[in-house]
Amino acid sequence: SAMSKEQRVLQYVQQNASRGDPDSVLAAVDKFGWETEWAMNLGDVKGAILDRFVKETAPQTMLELGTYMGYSAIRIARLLPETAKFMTVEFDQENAAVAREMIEFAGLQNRIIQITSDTADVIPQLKTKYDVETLDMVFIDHWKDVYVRDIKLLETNKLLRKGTVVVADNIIKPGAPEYAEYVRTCGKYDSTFHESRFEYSNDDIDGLEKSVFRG
Ligand SMILES: O=C(NCCO)c1cc(-c2ccc(F)cc2)cc(O)c1O
Ligand SMILES: [Mg+2]
Repeated sequence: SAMSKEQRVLQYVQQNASRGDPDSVLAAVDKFGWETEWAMNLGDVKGAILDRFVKETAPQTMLELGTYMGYSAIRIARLLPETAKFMTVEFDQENAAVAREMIEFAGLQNRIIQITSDTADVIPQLKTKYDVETLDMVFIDHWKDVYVRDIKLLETNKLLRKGTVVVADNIIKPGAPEYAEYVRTCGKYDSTFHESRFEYSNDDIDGLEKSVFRG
């Protein structure tokens, strides 16, 4: 059957980027997103903001909720030391399969633990099954209506500690209003909004919320 959009992006990467070169993979995905087909990757503009947060935090233990094609997992992993533990979780099996190939093409499969499952099932297993004590950083970019459920799961499973940095995509578009309200008013986070541009758009506004757990 015909290729999915995600498979078309992967093929473009395999034919236009350099194997083992994460920056060339990111550049190819972004070129495709700007010039050929929009896709819901974090993208280059918001990606540069996340890069800064990752460099500032230098996490040894990192979790991403929502792998999609693996673009932000590659963005993050390329900035982590070999010693870091980085898990990314994706529910959709077809997208997870594309991500696995994208991550492998980038040469980062040894730096990323890819989990294909429901985040609600994975989060309670992180301490026991994935040997996590607490998380230094979290990037949330999956279904917008489960952001609040999952940050509360991180809290109740004692996975956050004083200073854990939680970054969330799509605060404006498509929007995560309940999440923004929660992190800004619950009293457990120092939260700041970083306005940016929606992926592969010159006009639409979007932004990242950065929330530091108070412990
Ligand atoms: O659902 C999303 N992610 C979880 C699945 O991988 C997601 C959606 C959109 C988006 C889509 C359709 C539209 F019209 C506007 C926004 C954008 C994003 O950055 C996203 O992360
Ligand atoms: Mg997103």
